Amino acid sequence: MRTAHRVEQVRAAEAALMRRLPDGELMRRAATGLAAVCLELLSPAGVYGAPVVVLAGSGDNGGDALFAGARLAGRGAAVTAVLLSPRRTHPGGLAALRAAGGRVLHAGPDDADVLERVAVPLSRARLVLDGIVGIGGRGGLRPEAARLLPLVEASGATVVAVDLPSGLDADTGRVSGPVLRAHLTVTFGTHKPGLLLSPGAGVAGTVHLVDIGLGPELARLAGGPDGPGGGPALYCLQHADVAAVLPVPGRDTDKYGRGVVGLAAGSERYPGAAVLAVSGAVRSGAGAVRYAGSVADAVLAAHPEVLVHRGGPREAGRVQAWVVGPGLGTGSAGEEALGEVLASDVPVLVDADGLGLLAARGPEPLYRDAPTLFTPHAGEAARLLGVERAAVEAEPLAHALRLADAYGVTVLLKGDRTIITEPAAPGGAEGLGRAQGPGGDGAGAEAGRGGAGDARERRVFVNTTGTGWLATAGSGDVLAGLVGGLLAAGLPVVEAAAVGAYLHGLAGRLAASGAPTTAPDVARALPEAWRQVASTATG
Ligand SMILES: NC(=O)C1=CN([C@@H]2O[C@H](COP(=O)(O)OP(=O)(O)OC[C@H]3O[C@@H](n4cnc5c(N)ncnc54)[C@H](OP(=O)(O)O)[C@@H]3O)[C@@H](O)[C@H]2O)[C@@H](O)CC1
Ligand SMILES: [K+]
Repeated sequence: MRTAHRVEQVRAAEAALMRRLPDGELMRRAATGLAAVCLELLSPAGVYGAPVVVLAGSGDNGGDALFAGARLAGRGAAVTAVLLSPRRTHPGGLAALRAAGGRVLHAGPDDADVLERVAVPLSRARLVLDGIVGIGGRGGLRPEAARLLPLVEASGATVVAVDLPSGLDADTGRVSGPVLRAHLTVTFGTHKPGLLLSPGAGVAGTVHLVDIGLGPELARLAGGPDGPGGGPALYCLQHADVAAVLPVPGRDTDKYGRGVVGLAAGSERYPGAAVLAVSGAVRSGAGAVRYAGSVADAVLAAHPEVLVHRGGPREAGRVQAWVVGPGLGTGSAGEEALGEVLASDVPVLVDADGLGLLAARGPEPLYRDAPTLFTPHAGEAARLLGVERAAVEAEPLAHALRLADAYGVTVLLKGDRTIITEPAAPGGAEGLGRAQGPGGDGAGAEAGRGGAGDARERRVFVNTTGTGWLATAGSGDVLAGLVGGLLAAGLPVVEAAAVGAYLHGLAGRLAASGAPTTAPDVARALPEAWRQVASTATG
């Protein structure tokens, strides 16, 4: 399991660890890890003489970059440090760089002819280290740094962000002004949420985590009374986490024992949505799929194995979970089907037109005894909350949390980085990310500490398996069917959503394989995605 922590958690863990370590040890670890990654990048074409530019701001982020630059200079690279706050540059880092033979240019707000002076080293650079600002940053880049962006972009150099791309909000991934886009981000101690969430993930490039020993401190703080507390701000599943919870039938399990998922979907106008949702459900691990609605013939033609009912969901027969909404229409028939499904006593996934119908009523808690899951894209989430779509896209995490609380539901907010969150004060105490041992980043232990009502205690997952090719018509219907089937197979709601998003993203990658794909192809790739994930459990 990959985990991410907020800045205040990182700061508290750093302070606790620093009390036990010699001065400068943490920065030494960070700079060593950073330099190692840079050396690996430079090695193929040779380190000796390689032109490198270090952009250094006023804080420890600049210190990390300068110490790493000193190591590169020590290996023969031609390093130029560009100081954006010359009077407040990290003294130790600057001294180390000078001692190693690095060159220094001043580029503060008061320095004249800055662009002329930095243009040549930047145009020649093979590598640029962005140490302008790290977790101490607020807002987009300031003008003295922002004016360098066009030069960096034009240089064609590989940009390595130190801890995080400068100008990116570490906690939210929000980009509220100029930001230095990185090819690779070398982050320290733990992932920062902003590196995993949209839109931040889009400017961070590949993220490389350097272990500086923060993990045990983060775990201790999560369980202790001092410091900001709380478990990881974000969980990010990996193959092994998913393999551990995939529903696998026992020898004696019959189809009903594996769970029956019901789908209330499709209409004369949108029969395809029902067929696509069914195509996800039949590959979900549930034992059987029931369809209730007006396009049963289209469903049967595509999937003869489905149990169909040509009426409302109430009379369709027993299911262990319902999916309602894809292609349902927002007329009275859709309204009726939604009402019947929500009145049931089983988990319900509401998607597409189901969400449209609820948005028309406005935010109000659903008060169901069984779990409810919403699976909106940004536009649907915006309508449910009565905000602009752009606001959701700028800060998807904040809006997913608001949505979960406003309706009292679990939310899967679709996007380039899909977010899954429980409402505040979650119920069950066990599951993915709960009571996690010191494996992975070592930061997840005791993550499931109680904390009713404390928004920080809920689990939030971000899915990183997706691909831009998944933004294709009907792909969301496949996801709804898949997650519904996982619910019917008995996965707790947040696990079903997170595992479904993971498999769906992977299937999207397999189906696309670098080219456009279609929703039916994504559905057909689900078994292969499942096999790939499951094989990590069996060796
Ligand atoms: N925590 C850890 O475990 C470890 C942390 N380490 C490293 O320390 C880094 C954090 O260092 P930090 O605290 O010195 O802050 P940092 O990000 O360098 O910012 C400095 C100053 O920049 C300014 N500034 C603000 N916004 C700005 C903007 N938009 N554009 C331009 N400038 C802006 C603002 O100064 P101001 O001018 O407002 O006084 C702010 O105070 C961390 O990211 C990691 O790299 C590792 O060495 C080891 C372990
Ligand atoms: K940075």
